[in-house]
Amino acid sequence: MRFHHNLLQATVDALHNIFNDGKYADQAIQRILKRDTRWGSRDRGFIAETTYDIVRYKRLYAAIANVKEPFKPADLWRMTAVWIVLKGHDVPAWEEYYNTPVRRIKGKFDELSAITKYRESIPDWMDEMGKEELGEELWNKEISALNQQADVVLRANTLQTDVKTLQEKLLALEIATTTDERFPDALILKERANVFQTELFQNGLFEVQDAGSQTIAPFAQVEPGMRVMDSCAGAGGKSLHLAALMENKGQIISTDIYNGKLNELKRRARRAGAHNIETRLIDSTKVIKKLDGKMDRLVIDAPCSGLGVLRRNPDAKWKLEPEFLDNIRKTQQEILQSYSRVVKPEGMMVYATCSILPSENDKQVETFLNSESGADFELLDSQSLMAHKDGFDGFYMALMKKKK
Ligand SMILES: C[S@@+](CC[C@H](N)C(=O)[O-])C[C@H]1O[C@@H](n2cnc3c(N)ncnc32)[C@H](O)[C@@H]1O
Repeated sequence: MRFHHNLLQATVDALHNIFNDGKYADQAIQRILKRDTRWGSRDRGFIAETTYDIVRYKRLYAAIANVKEPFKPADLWRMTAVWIVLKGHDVPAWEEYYNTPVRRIKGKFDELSAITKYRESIPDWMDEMGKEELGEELWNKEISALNQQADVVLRANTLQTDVKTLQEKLLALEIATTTDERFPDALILKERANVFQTELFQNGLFEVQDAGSQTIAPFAQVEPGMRVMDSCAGAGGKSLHLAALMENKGQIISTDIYNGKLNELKRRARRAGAHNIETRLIDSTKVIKKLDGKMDRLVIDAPCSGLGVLRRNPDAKWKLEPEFLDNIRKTQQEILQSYSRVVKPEGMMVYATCSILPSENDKQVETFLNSESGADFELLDSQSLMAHKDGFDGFYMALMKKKK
């Protein structure tokens, strides 16, 4: 493979922004990609993928390169040299790579690969917690799968099209996709492509949404005409899917504690042609009280560690902290306790997270069902999706029914 100095320079600069300035990887990469308009899709792909790879394996590469944070530019160049050697390429004869110890890099890799926290590049606390929660074997399998690059998955917006028609329209644009019978509205890209630039996207024919995430709305068993609340709606991934499943009939009340996210939801709903969604900002407990016992369905897509979606946000490994996890578990239980009251008798509620940790998932549901507010509910079903087993992001969902 022939390397281009300016592309590796861009990678080093992006890594500097992410590791040293604490910027989010996707934002840092987007910014760097604007640097040179002459870069084609392959150049841009190289910068993005190389940066993501080194973010994923930061701990391993830093240990092999024998460098420590905060990384100096020379340290980051050494990490890119490690990446080049481990990918099996020849190191270019550039000043930055002068005297790269190729054999030592390979030897160090063999030595450190035997240790999970180095091989999978995770903080000590995360490795310990993962082993404790899932057991060593399952954790090792899952964290390794979560370090792989994620597929790009689309959800056909059935308010505008169907999977087959969309697949043909994408193919006409030379974007080849496959289907997966487990996820009826999903199309999986065979090769990465910037689908956001297509007219099909701009006209609302699809959303980009992982297949795992696409199982949550159908899990709520919604029907056209129902009253549904999407309590942690964010920018509306699940609300839009619910609207499609409800064929735009009935009412979806989408709430969040951030107005900015709800504004983005409204924008996306317009593009998708979803007309039965109304947004409400949760700025006091009154908003929930007013809906007491009125909802046929409640979807709680709870805030969580995001460990199930590490493939998409590899830098979260370094941004997450144990204290954040303790707090988020409290928030999850509070959300279950406070929002469950909106479900009407014989109505149903889905509690979902993009986490693979039992302490955020079934344990939360168990605590809720054993509490006073949970006594009226029974657990009907639950499902855990895992990257190593299902091939997509990690998700958990539980379906509970309110008694008469
Ligand atoms: C997992 S994200 C939701 C993603 C969104 N449902 C989607 O599909 O795009 C969790 C959301 O919960 C929101 N949130 C956190 N605490 C909340 C609360 N007490 N009530 C409502 N929403 C809350 C966060 O702002 C965040 O947008």
